[in-house]
Amino acid sequence: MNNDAIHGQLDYLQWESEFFFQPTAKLTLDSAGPLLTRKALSAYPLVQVKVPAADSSSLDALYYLGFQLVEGEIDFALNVPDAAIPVTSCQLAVAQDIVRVSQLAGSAFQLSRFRAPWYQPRDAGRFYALWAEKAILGTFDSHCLLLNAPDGQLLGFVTLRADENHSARIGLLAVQPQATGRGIGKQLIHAAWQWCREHNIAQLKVATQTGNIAALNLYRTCGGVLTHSAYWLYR
Ligand SMILES: CC(=O)SCCNC(=O)CCNC(=O)[C@H](O)C(C)(C)COP(=O)(O)OP(=O)(O)OC[C@H]1O[C@@H](n2cnc3c(N)ncnc32)[C@H](O)[C@@H]1OP(=O)(O)O
Ligand SMILES: Cc1cn([C@H]2C[C@H](O)[C@@H](COP(=O)(O)OP(=O)(O)O[C@H]3O[C@H](C)[C@H](N)[C@H](O)[C@H]3O)O2)c(=O)[nH]c1=O
Repeated sequence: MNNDAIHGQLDYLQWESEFFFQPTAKLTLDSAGPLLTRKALSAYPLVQVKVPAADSSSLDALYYLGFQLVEGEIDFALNVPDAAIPVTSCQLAVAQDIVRVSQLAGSAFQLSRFRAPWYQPRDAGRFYALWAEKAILGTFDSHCLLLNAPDGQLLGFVTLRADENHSARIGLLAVQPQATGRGIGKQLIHAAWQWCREHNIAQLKVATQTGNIAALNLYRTCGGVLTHSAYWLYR
């Protein structure tokens, strides 16, 4: 094997480049695409690539080109049950909820590919806070469901968007640190299922980091089946 024979497309990521103040490109592996050169890579301070975990020859070649492992990602598919879904008191988040939902989103996701040293220490929090805000406004993810305690305190939230083929994807899901281990995560999944049912959606997809044991167990406990595993590498 030629050690640096990687083929694929390099695309400038405009939104990320502007949000993180760092010109960034994404490499999409494609054996029929152009040969990737070090010169082409050098045009961008940061290049991201997501590689199927089983594609060890690409992983080797990318390491040879100077890429480094940043994060692993596991994708699940959860069928929306045909049987009755446990009732929750989750509700649709509205504009007045933005501050507290964004606060939780800005601190909950400790594992992220938007981490130092590739990004500034506060970037991941800034990113997930905006993601949650946009979900409430319906501008990135279309809906945000939240669960409040009887005293009105926020316990957790989940964001959702419809995908193709009668499926939907969870964007973000988080529980207040002091409320974890009490079934709130499961209730948020039940609320997401109910949302799917109301939108005629049969399957819910969700991704998390390979190191996120609590989330991996939550999705497995809710019947999730592993569908993809991949690594994020950056250069
Ligand atoms: C799409 C995404 O956003 S992926 C990222 C997920 N979110 C985050 O990582 C944010 C920070 N973490 C959290 O908010 C929470 O820890 C969550 C959402 C992962 C779990 O929420 P919780 O309310 O604690 O989950 P819940 O109490 O409903 O537990 C459900 C199952 O999750 C698993 N689980 C929950 N916490 C843990 C843990 N600390 N270690 C191992 N497994 C765990 C268990 O299998 C549990 O089932 P069981 O009680 O029958 O054993
Ligand atoms: C808010 C926002 C985002 N985008 C773009 C920026 C990125 O290219 C994508 C999001 O990328 P993704 O790979 O999904 O990001 P993460 O790795 O952080 O997400 C995973 O982990 C999360 C914790 C969560 N579980 C998520 O579901 C996973 O995918 O979107 C944009 O273009 N415009 C925006 O407003």
